[in-house]
Amino acid sequence: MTKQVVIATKNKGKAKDFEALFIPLGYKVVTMFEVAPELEIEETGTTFEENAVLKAETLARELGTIVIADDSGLAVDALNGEPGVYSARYAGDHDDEANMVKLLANMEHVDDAQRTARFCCCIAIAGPDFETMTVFGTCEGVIAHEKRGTNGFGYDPIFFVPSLNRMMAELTAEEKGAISHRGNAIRQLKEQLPTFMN
Ligand SMILES: O=c1nc[nH]c2c1ncn2[C@H]1C[C@H](O)[C@@H](COP(=O)(O)OP(=O)(O)OP(=O)(O)O)O1
Ligand SMILES: [Mg+2]
Repeated sequence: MTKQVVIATKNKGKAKDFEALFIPLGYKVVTMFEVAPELEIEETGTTFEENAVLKAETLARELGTIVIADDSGLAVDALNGEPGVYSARYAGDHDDEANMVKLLANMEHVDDAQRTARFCCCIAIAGPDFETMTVFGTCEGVIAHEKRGTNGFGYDPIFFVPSLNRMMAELTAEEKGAISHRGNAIRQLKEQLPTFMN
């Protein structure tokens, strides 16, 4: 039987990132589209950790199984860490395109040297017979002046990765996983839960 990991997400781009990280470990990735399409989890927390725990525990309780959740976002230094936890809702209602337009507009007069930012990702794992645990990953970059690249999701087209000299949206899912906030969090989870992710 193939091992599977249930992720409490309704973001298809995020699910693809997780597939690039979990399929090589022999796991099938299952999302809320398959297991709880009707369930809406309101993200009422004020930190990535609170929201990741909320999403993981809500779906784990609903299903009675082990569930992983990811709450993530982009923290821009020149904007005092915004949009942060509110990244998905920055320009209103969960519209990647509108979010990028708003961010670029707010950064219009910011010099190149001040355009530093990082993607942050908290991953929570919850289940019926253990205490919920969390791990945290980041990825440093620079906010570009315009969009470039068509891979990935969210803010990837405007996030420049200096170490690779490319935009995040110009990386394959595998290349992204090797350096991303999500990849870094998953690698920590793997270290701490070798029995879960062998
Ligand atoms: O690797 C990434 N590359 C680009 N953008 C990213 C990334 N990781 C997070 N982001 C942005 C997208 C969204 O604006 C917010 C996540 O919000 P977040 O609530 O965690 O996810 P979501 O609402 O899209 O899906 P769900 O809550 O169902 O998992 O940060
Ligand atoms: Mg969300």
